[in-house]
Amino acid sequence: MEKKGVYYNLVLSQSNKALDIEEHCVTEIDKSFIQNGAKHLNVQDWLNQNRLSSKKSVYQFSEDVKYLTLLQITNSPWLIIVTVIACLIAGCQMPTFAILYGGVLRLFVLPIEEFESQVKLWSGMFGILSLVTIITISTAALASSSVTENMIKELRIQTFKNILSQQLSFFDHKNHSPIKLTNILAKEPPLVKNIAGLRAGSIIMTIVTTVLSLAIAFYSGWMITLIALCFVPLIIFGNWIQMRMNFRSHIRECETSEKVAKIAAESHQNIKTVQFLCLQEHIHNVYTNELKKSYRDERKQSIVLSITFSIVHAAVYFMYGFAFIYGSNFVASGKMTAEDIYRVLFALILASTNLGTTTLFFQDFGKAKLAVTQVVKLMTTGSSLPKSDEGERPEIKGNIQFKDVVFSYPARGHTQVLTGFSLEVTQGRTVALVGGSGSGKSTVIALLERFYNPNKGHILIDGTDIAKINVGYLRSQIGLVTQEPMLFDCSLRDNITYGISALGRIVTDQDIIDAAKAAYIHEFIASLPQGYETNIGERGSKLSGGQRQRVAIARAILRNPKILLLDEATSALDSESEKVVHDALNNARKGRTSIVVAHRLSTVENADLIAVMSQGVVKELGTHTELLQVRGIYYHLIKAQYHN
Ligand SMILES: Nc1ncnc2c1ncn2[C@@H]1O[C@H](COP(=O)(O)OP(=O)(O)OP(=O)(O)O)[C@@H](O)[C@H]1O
Repeated sequence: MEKKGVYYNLVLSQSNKALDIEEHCVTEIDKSFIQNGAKHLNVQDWLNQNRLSSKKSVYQFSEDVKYLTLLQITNSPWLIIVTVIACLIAGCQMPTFAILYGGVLRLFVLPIEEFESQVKLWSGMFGILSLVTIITISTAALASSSVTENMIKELRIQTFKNILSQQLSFFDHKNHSPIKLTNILAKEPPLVKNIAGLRAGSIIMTIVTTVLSLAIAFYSGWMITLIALCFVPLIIFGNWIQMRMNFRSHIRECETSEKVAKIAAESHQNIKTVQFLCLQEHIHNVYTNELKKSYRDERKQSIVLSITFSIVHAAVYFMYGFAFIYGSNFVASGKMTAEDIYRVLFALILASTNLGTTTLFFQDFGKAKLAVTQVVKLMTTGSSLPKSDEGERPEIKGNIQFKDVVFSYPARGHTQVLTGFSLEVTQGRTVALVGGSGSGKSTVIALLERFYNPNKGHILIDGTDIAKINVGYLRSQIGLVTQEPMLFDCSLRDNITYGISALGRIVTDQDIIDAAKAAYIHEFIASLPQGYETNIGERGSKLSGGQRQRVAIARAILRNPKILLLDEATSALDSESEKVVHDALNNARKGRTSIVVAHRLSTVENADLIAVMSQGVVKELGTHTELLQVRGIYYHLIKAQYHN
């Protein structure tokens, strides 16, 4: 300090602010990890709790697949009709073959001249059958695959669109975490192939083949057919067990992949903290245990599956054996001819082989059903957000009024976060919200942006309830800078102009440079070889925390909002960056109504008004000097921070 060098300046610029060791050790994401960890007593508990909380299955959707919804989204009725017709015709080919084959067997006992003359005729019929098969099956395959590809594309597009249109509370739900939604969108739509397209076509073919084969079998010898059919319930039961087990297995598979993806993603994101706290081995164990558990369950299931699978297949041969014994008795007693027996057995062989092949599809049917149910549910979930063209678009000056606002988050409906919050912010002034952690400061900001609606009370802008204002228009009038600015993996220019085109505005290069200058980031950008075209990496990873904030501020300035919301915008920065960002924010605030949420009280000392929040209401209101004189909550907060 005596040297009055760099260290002296840093200390001065911090003006006695608390020096949080964690903040200097870890990055932003790491901090949230530590904060979360701290809330759960320790990181190990936190990891375990994460594990426990996800024990409940999130795949318990009771609704069935809405086939009609699937068909509707494909929007290609002609292709579906062509597929169905082609499959119906293709389904007749095997029974026709059974009839032809029965007829051919009869030829072998004919005199040689008659045999020779008949051979050409019957061979021609086989030729026609193969031609019809080529045409119908290729048509069915072609038409059905375009139906399914279209279905997969539309499922993804419409589900993604519907997810984007959801209110924020939708994303608070445990079933809608980013990892789950990303997983569902990436993995589930292609599984529709197991339920639709050629698979569905095969089922149509099988039904036609089975019905016709049974008709042939009953016509040729109803008694022997009835005996053979005694085995059918066993085959159906075996297939049903297989389907159920595969369905459960898919649920387990989804849950496991989600759990391990979550563990991996969180550890990768917070790798510094993981290494800093020497958690590598623990996380590795948690990860391995999840996989081992799933492996054990799958192994148990595969034993049951292999037994039922073999029994189902063996049942078919039992069926033939019995049919043959009884059949020979009927032939001996003159009730049936050998040709009839052949035809019955052949028809039953065709029907059961066909059923067998189709039941293999049924094994994937369970997976597909679950997957499609989830996607369709996500695609059709209604949103409580008003439509984009609804609501008024009054000219906004920036007078804000919160009137007795009561609010609890939908995900935690029993806890009131705001319990009668009232505050008035007049046009062009800066109001700071301070208070203990969890007092509801960020919630106030979220309500003003209409991410949520209050349960009671009103929020007015220039006297108009924001519930009546068009949401898009309202948000276009608000600039937001948060602790962790949302930056995208694109150029600096694209990040600064992000969302501008949606406002219907065209900005010039000069506008962008002016905004960057006001945010004190232009000089840095100009020094880069690619200037404004420089890519900043995922979430702005190629920039420092302060630079990220200034890009976000430049974006807010460029949008030229009437209201500026700063949620802990500088609390994550080191003292030097904080000073530059602070100056940038002062520029951004000029001529705008601002609401500032801050932990570091020194950053809000100059606010026109400071509202001290506790338990969801404003407990003290005044300027820095006035509040110090009151010697209430604010005074003690300041004292505690300076003491640190
Ligand atoms: N999406 C959410 N779902 C459920 N509860 C939430 C949600 N967001 C915040 N909460 C809860 O609401 C309360 C107020 O949170 P809020 O973020 O508004 O507090 P804060 O004063 O900004 O806290 P801090 O200073 O620590 O950021 C907290 O108890 C928090 O756990």
